[in-house]
Formats: sequence, structure tokens, C-alpha cells
Amino acid sequence: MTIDSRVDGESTRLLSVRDLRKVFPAPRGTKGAEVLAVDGVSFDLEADECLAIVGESGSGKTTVARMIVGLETVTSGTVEVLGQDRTAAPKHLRERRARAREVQYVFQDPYSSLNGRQRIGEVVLNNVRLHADRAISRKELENRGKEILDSVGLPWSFADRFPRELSGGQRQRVAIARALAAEPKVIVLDEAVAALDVSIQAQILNLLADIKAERKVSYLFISHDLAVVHQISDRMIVMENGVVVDAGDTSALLAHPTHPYTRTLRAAVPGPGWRPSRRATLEA
Ligand SMILES: Nc1ncnc2c1ncn2[C@@H]1O[C@H](COP(=O)(O)OP(=O)(O)OP(=O)(O)O)[C@@H](O)[C@H]1O
Repeated sequence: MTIDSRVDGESTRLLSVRDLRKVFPAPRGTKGAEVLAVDGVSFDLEADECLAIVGESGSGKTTVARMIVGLETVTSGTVEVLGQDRTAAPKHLRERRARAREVQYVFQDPYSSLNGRQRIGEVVLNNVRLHADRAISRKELENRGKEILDSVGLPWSFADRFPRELSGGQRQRVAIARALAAEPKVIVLDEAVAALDVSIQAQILNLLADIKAERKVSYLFISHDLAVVHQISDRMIVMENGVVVDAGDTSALLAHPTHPYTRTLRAAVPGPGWRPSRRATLEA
């Protein structure tokens, strides 16, 4: 299924994925077959938009995201970011950094994605320094760090702490702050709230909504959780076995799922407060 959303040549398109395919070799030492993880996936991400990629475990969501940011090679198909071909993995450090300024990645587990020996201030300031287009003074750097931590709801006093001293939700705020420090156009959030308690999830979703409104950043939001996707995304695509089987406006698709797989996913969403016909409140 090809999803050509708003294909009208407008310059608001940040990300464009066409016919993306990924074949992994058979696991080493086995006589097993190659794994076709992603098969002909196409979609666009527009400015100011949150597009969700939904699907059960193993449907290929993460592999799509990893190909977009160059963490995984592309078997065939194309990836364009801001009109530039980004299909090939970055070859040099400079290219890797340039691409990181376009798209940042926030992982599910901030504990393993944060360096345990690095204080929170360093985590954020290193990324500011790395992606700054000019030399910046210590004072300016610190002001920027304060502003970024503040934007994720953390006081500057957290700068001296280590990740192990933070709660799961606070660590995820730091991971988001680190992404923001690069001033990216797009943030890929890969199951970014999956490891958090429901009340903390709601706070982080709130925060993401605020950041999106204030900074005009777009999200590619990967999740298996339709309740979460309903809260945060404008549009969604549904993946099954590496293929996009359904796509559309999130509220409309969840209110009236037409594809059998989307209906199955929808039916698995648990109980109280789940109202597909109404935009869920973001209040924690
Ligand atoms: N490095 C790899 N080598 C071989 N197969 C892989 C590799 N990475 C992923 N796969 C396989 O590709 C398929 C898609 O995996 P992927 O992680 O993209 O799915 P997912 O929808 O993100 O699921 P999850 O949420 O569980 O990560 C799965 O069958 C997975 O086992």
C-alpha cells in the first residue's frame, strides 16, 4: 500500500520515504531464510505534523525508523529528508552530524541510551556544542542548556545529576532534551513512552505536544499502543509483516477502522476512558 499524503510538491514536506525495503540476512550459524523486515513502505511527514507508525512487535516499525536515520542500510527504495537524498548511510562523521541536525532519535529505554557516567548537563551541552554552527561561549552554552532543560520541565539543578539518580520519566525528559539540543526538524520517537507508567506517559505526551507547538518540530512516533497514538498523532500508518496495510487521519481511522488488521489492533485496546470518536484529553 502506497501512502502519498498531500503529494502536491509543497515545500512543507520534511521526510519522504518511497518503496523502502529491508532484507536482513539469515541469522549467522543457522540455515534459516533471510528476513524480509520491511517491504515497499512509502509515506511522507509534513512540517508541524505527528505521524504515527503503528503495528505489533516485529511488524517492521523500528527497522523503518533506523533506515531513516542511517542506523540501518537500505536494501532498496529511497529516503529524502528536506528534499535531500538520505538513502545511503552517512559515510563520514561530518555527514552523520549533519544528518543528526535534521533528524534526532529518542529510544524506548533512556537508561541504556544515556551514558551512565555523564552528568545530565554534559549530555545536553555536548549535543548543543556538537551541533552549533559556530563557537559559543561557556556562558551562552549554559544559558542554552538551562533553556533546554527548562523546556522539558527540569530545573538546571539536574545538570549535576547522573542518569541513575533520575526516575524513568525524568530520564526520558533528558533524552528529549538531548534531541532538542540539536535543533532538529524531525524527532523519531521509538516507543518513547512504552516503558513508563500510564500517568508519567500522559505527562511526557503533554510535554511532547507543548514542544511540538512551541518549536515547530515534527514527530515520527513509533508505537504499538493505539491509546497513546490517539493522543499524540495527526495521522497514522499501520504496519503488518513489513507492509503498510492501512493509513489515514488518526481519529478517523481509529473511530472507523476498515482494514481487518487495524480492527484487530483497535479491539485489543483496553477499557476505561478509551473514546476513539473523541480526541483524548492530554491532562495527566
Ligand atoms: N538486525 C536484525 N537481523 C535480523 N533480523 C532483524 C534484525 N532487526 C530486526 N529484525 C527482524 O525484522 C523484523 C522487524 O523487526 P522490527 O524490530 O523492525 O519490528 P518492530 O515492529 O519495531 O517490533 P518491536 O517493537 O518488537 O521492535 C522482525 O522479524 C525482526 O526479528
